[in-house]
Amino acid sequence: MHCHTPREIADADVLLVGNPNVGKSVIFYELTGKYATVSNYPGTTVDVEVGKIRDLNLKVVDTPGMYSFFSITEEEVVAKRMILESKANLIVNVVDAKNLERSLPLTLMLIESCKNVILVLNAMDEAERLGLKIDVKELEKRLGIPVVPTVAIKRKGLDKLKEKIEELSKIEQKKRIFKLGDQLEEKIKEIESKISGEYPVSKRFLAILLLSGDKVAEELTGVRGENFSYKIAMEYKRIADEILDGIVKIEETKRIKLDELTLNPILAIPLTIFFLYILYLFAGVIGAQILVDAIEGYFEENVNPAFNSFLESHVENYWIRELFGGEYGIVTLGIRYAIAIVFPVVTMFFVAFSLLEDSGFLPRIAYTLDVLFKKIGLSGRAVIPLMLGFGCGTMATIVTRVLESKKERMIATLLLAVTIPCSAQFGVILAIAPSFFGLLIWAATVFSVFIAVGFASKSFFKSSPSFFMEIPPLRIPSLQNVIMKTLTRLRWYFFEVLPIFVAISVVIWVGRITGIFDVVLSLLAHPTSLMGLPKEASKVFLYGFFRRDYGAAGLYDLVDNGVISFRQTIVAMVSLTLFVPCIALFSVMMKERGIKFALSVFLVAMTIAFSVGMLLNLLLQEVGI
Ligand SMILES: Nc1nc2c(ncn2[C@@H]2O[C@H](COP(=O)(O)OP(=O)(O)OP(=O)(O)O)[C@@H](O)[C@H]2O)c(=O)[nH]1
Ligand SMILES: [Mg+2]
Repeated sequence: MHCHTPREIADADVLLVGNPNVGKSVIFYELTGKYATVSNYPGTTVDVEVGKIRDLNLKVVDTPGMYSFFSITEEEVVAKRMILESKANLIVNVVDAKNLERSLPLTLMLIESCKNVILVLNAMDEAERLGLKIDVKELEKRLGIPVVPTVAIKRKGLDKLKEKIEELSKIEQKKRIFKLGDQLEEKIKEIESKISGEYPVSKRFLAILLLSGDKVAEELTGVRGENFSYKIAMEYKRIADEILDGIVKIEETKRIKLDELTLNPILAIPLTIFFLYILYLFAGVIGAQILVDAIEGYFEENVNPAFNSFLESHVENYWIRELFGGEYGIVTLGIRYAIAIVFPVVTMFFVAFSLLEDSGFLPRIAYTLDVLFKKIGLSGRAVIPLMLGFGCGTMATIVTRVLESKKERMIATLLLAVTIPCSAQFGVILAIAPSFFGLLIWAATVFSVFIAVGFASKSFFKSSPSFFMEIPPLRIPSLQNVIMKTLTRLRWYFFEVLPIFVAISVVIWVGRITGIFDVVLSLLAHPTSLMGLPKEASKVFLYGFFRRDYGAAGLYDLVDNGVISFRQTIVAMVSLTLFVPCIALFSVMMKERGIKFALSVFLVAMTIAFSVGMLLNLLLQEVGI
């Protein structure tokens, strides 16, 4: 993360650069055929992705979105480093045609960098729908660079873009600078004279960055910076406004009513319940009741008995038989959990989740919840990593890089690890929920814990965030993207999950041979019984140590066999959700936040899981559930 740009990427020819959520990754995919995750919210790409442009022998890099060179968040720094360190001589600056005014200052700075620049006006379909008319010819003339209007998702304008890329990869564009006002210009000259050596960008550009106090430029040139970033930003804004004068005409504003409606705070709660219901339909009903029943049934009735009797007749040693078969074997437990329970549920969950992600509804809900978010020490921006946690907490923890302060990153990481169930776990929970009502009890409890942990950590970390998040437009999800994203996630999931599930079976096997398994189980039996759960449930928590979904799958087994009641199911769902983060999440936490933090989270999670489980059990008993 903090190291220099890797070689393969430093060798690139073309950089895709622009504000978040403008369609860079869609364009990257259309140019290269290599899928980079596309979602309808800012901050989807947090690291760089490289690919070859089809038919042209050029390497192109998809970068995380950046608003400006005066960067605040880590992923913006990643993009900036790319521009300053890569030898790539061509920048494809993608902007949202609806927001030209806001993004043009960045375009000007890119032109100033002395690399060749192409300006792509993407999402022209939406701009037209809003009645915006952009004078492309005149804009080209004023900027002195090619301007290509596109509708990336419909492949419109991309051939033209490819033509321009080919053209500009061969010739040097005429360079131009934008004068910044006398006082700044003098300073620029002064600093420029201190810079020695060769760089992939112009010295004038480096001097401007140094003047704005840029750390990356300081590191690169060894020259100390100053702090004029505000002045510089205002100058570029002034120049951008001059250039845009008369370029964008608004025909008549046709607003989409729904857009505004969804920003109404009163609607946030029913909308959230509605989305929960959609997830439940997909993962709980289609995934669990239909697919799991079929596949699991097949395993229970055919695969497992056949496999076990095969072992009986071919393998003499009891423990070897137990390694592969029996109640806990690699095939009968590990692979069955992965393929028959987790896989179908997760697939349906990913489909539903992608639909929600691409619609643009989720960040709107977050926006309406901003007041609440502030109370727990986070800005509205945090909703993205938190939301991604419903996919995978490990990925989401990495995405907390989009948050501005370290404090916010810690709070978000803690909330992710403790209160947000990951897709597999959530999927199985949706699957075993005894009813939608039961699911609502679960959701309300987990949400209350979320708020409580949030409040506590706000005062603990003393975080006071400033709100800054863009609301993406509402969009109809594209079927192709939903399929691509689901497949990409599934592939990643499958490769990750299957080996781990096999490994866990082996660990359990070793635990049983050595007797450690029984010791840990008897340790867990105590808190388990305090929560009113049968002793079989302690196994679920033991599995949960390794992977949350493994634990969840174990819970599914209990419910399926009718071992636990309605109340017990809900208590187990809640405490398993809050239970310690899985091994993968733990190691990422350690990497991103340090071992002390990771260990504390582990302890906090376990304490919360058991105490909330006990309380909930008492409460439900009290109201007669
Ligand atoms: N209507 C419309 N939507 C588009 C167009 N191009 C991209 N989108 C949508 O815009 C959203 C963002 O696309 P991405 O490619 O993920 O954006 P990005 O610039 O890579 O975003 P970050 O990685 O967050 O910086 C997705 O929902 C796309 O489907 C377009 O031309 N028209
Ligand atoms: Mg992207």
